[in-house]
Amino acid sequence: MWAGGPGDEAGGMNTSATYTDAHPSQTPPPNRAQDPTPGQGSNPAPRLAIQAIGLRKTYGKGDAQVRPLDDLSLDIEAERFTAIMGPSGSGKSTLLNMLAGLDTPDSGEVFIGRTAISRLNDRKLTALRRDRIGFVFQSFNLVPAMSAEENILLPSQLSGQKTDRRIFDRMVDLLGLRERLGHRPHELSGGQQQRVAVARALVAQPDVLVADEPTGNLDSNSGEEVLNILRASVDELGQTVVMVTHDPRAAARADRVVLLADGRLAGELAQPDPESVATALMNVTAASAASGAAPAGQSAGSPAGHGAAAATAPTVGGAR
Ligand SMILES: Nc1ncnc2c1ncn2[C@@H]1O[C@H](COP(=O)(O)OP(=O)(O)OP(=O)(O)O)[C@@H](O)[C@H]1O
Repeated sequence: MWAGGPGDEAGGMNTSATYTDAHPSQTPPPNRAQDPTPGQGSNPAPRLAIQAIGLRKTYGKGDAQVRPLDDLSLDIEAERFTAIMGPSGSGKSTLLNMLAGLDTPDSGEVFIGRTAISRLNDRKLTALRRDRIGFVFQSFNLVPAMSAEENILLPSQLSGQKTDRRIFDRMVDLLGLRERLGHRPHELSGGQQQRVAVARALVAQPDVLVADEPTGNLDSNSGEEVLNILRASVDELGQTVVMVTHDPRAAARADRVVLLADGRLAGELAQPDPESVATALMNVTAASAASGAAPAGQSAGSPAGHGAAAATAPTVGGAR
């Protein structure tokens, strides 16, 4: 478990706007950890790392208009591994970017912990991303001229913060990078490069690690290694992970799979396994196609299909 714990608002940034500053039309996130459901005192509801409320996003105009997010609300529980799946163009990356403060919705709100990100100016939003979100991308995004160790330490050096050497050592060992620290990216396999990228994200002890197709450029063994590490970061470190993936086997490593279709929630699976995820994805994709929504560019003016996708939403609770 990280010192202070993920999403620890008590020790959080002094740059944060809190929900008390939020737009009055937005519902403030419940502090579930401190507000257990009556009668369930010994088993409180999970703490939320991120809460997205009524997100809408539109790109383009007229016939070229697409709406990748259409009144989408989603809770991301702390210290859990959440996978986001859906047909191509369903809004997965757009949603992940919103959850991580990389992009802003046209309307709606994202709370990271209790910080309403729409209330942050650019400087504070940059600080929030730097201090509280870890990023892992399909393309690794390592600096070619730097060693693995230098890449891992780069974000803290850029922000002028000192890296806790014990955490660095723990990450290096957890990710099996001890023998590779002096290697530059081109001297590492794809899997090793992605492990360096994961180490770089985890060393900063983010509240949330967001990963967009982290195994998309890897062979199945290397992908498995990276998924093992993401899983271990949740189970052993109490990390919160949100991952977008196309791969049902990757999604099945999560605690929960959320399915999107046409910019809306189309269902979710708890305790997923590869078969249940693949079936759910197939159903959602078929329902979306049957609704007439073009997967990679639905006209924002056409509401057709949302009901159909939702009506065929897979049920919660697959067997693992
Ligand atoms: N910056 C942008 N400008 C215009 N359209 C965009 C932009 N970003 C995303 N879109 C469109 O929004 C829709 C959703 O895109 P998004 O990348 O979120 O989908 P996705 O589910 O991640 O897709 P994929 O699985 O193919 O990566 C698509 O139709 C896409 O073309």
